[in-house]
Amino acid sequence: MQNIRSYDVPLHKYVAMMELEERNERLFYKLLIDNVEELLPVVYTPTVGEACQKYGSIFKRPQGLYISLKEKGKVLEVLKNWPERSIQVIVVTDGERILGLGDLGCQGMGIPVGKLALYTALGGVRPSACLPITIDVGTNNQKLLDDEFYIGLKQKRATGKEYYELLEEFMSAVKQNYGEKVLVQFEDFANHNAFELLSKYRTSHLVFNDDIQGTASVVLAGLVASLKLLGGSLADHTFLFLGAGEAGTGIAELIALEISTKTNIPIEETRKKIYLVDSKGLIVSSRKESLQHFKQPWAHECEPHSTLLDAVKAIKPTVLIGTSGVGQTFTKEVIEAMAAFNERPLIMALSNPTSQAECTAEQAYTWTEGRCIFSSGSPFDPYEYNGKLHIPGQANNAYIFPGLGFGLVISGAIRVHDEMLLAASEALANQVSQEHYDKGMIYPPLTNIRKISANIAAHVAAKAYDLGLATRLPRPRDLVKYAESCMYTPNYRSYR
Ligand SMILES: O=C([O-])CC(=O)C(=O)O
Ligand SMILES: [Mg+2]
Repeated sequence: MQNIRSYDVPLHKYVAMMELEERNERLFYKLLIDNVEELLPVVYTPTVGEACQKYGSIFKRPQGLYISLKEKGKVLEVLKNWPERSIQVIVVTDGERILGLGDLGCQGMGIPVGKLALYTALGGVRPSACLPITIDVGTNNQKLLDDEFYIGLKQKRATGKEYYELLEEFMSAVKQNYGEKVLVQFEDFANHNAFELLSKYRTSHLVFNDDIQGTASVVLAGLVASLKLLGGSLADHTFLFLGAGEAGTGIAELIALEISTKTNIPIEETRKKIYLVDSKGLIVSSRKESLQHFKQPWAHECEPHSTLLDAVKAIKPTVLIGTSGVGQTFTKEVIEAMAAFNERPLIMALSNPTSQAECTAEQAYTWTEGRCIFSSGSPFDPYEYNGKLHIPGQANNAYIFPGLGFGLVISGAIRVHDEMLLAASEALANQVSQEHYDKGMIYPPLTNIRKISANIAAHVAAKAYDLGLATRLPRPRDLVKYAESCMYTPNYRSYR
């Protein structure tokens, strides 16, 4: 830690951590687990974003498997080249939408590597059972195409049939090589492919999209927890989103599902108090014809508004959620409007990394005179306003996906079901104690994350057994204890 701390520049800390992972994997995990709050922003959001942007110049050796268009017809052979045989979790990207940074092509590899490091450190999956994969179909990022150090195929992205054939070959090869119980986590695909791949493979493979489903589960947990501070139930709230992509529509749908499950009101009805604004303004029924299919459920019968501010004033939401990928879009006027008709507005500025956050913690607290409950996707420091210290929540994906994935692994689940996402949310929300609420927190501290993950894993595994989707039989009696006992711990072995 002394070495890591001696670097001032976050990217240097990142490089030092990656070198440590290579040199002494156990020590890397020991360090990460023991200093999780300090090191998460180094190996993961936001620093991992910068690492991906500069991946070509910090590249030393491949940390994961690259599958390129050139390997079409040979994907199974390529998979067999990976030295580890028993893989439990794959995180795969095609690099087209890395965090809120756009198309980084092959340099997106930093994301699967980072996410899998958390699968191990926070979730307890053995490092050797984790496989980071980047599918290289080219990039539309001209800067990278012109960069002599770009590590990927120097061509525009393949799309349509060519793209889907490669993905189909990949998904079949994965099942053939590792069986039905390997978890494939899709990460940072662009909208159109993300929704398509998830709906195509969710009935035949164990797949999970962290940007759609993981983010949704984390945000839902924060919303459920915030009810302790705000009173009432989720059904009493009105939600407005800026951003109607994977995260926005994913969260919106999970909120609607949770309300529907709790109240028995059909989901078509529960969607009606959830509004989304995209780059063209409020999503309304008059736009239905031109909307992409994943936005259509949100086209309500109401007046169109072209700006977020107008939509806020007209809808008077109690909860404002930013998933636009565009920084500084929650302006002073927008936040002040939220504060004008809510005693305690709930503001979530979720876009990553920090530069893309819709507003900062300081702005949210200042513009609401310290009355808001704030959380963000990337970490912000506590902020003192009028003598009171406010601790921003981090709606960090890392709260859910490692535990959820571990729950799937230990139960031998063969499919991911929405009820597992709801179970994971509930398990996370239940980890927020009175002591945390007193400080305005709606997420538990990350220091206890391994306990939290074991709890989430147990609840997800329980759902898998209840739904008949678990194959590891018999069902362990105490799933929390069982989850804890299965977790990888980075201790040195004693040799005689
Ligand atoms: O990395 C995170 O924490 C959230 C995420 O998946 C993204 O922004 O794409
Ligand atoms: Mg992501």
